[in-house]
Amino acid sequence: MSSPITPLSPDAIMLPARPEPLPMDPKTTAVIVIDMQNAYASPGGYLDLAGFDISGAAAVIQQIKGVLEVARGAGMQVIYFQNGWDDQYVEAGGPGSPNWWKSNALKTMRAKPELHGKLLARGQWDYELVDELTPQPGDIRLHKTRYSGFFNSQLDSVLRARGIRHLVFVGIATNVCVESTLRDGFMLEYFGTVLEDATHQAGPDFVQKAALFNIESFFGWVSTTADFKGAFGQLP
Ligand SMILES: NC(=O)N/C=C\C(=O)O
Repeated sequence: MSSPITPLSPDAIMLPARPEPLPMDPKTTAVIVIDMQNAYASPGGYLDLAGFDISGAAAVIQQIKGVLEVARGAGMQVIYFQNGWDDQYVEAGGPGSPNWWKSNALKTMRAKPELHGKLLARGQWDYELVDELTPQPGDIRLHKTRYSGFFNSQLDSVLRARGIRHLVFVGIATNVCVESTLRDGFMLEYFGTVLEDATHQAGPDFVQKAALFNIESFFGWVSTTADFKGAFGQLP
């Protein structure tokens, strides 16, 4: 095990994590809920229609519900992201954008023109957050048009204005938007932690393991919902 991390705050609480426990002050911590939209977590949403296995998403929704209750009770800021574009897909970019070529949502709609206008478009069911994870008063909702929540979004200013240094990640997909946002956060000096059982991958099981390995080894920390609730669930 490497050296213990020096707490940033005298009020820090130790969160059990890999590769080492991480001291975290709830006042300077935000839970970042990545893209818990019908697109990524509901049967008939984009990932499902594009052929990805979303059978684990229902369990992740329940885990996130529990995490958010504890986070709000501990005084942490909750920030929800929604991923997608305007209803004309201008923000998705045209053939001059790599996004146009790589986005599986755009590819699926090109293959099935009857879906055009439905996937990841603001105003559509696919774009909405799942009913079980409706934001509560005090939560912040942000939008993004690419995989990283830091790119072309208000996230960095929202966090800096609140003195937030720690980001706890939950949501879908571990290997795409969770990892992209955590990596960019690392470059911007945020401490990023993933709760592994409150995330789900897009792709085979090995990509979940690979993403968690990368995060634990290079970019941040990996913990669990049970350890998060154990650390922050008892606070007044
Ligand atoms: N939310 C995500 O991780 N998204 C992954 C793929 C996509 O949006 O096409």
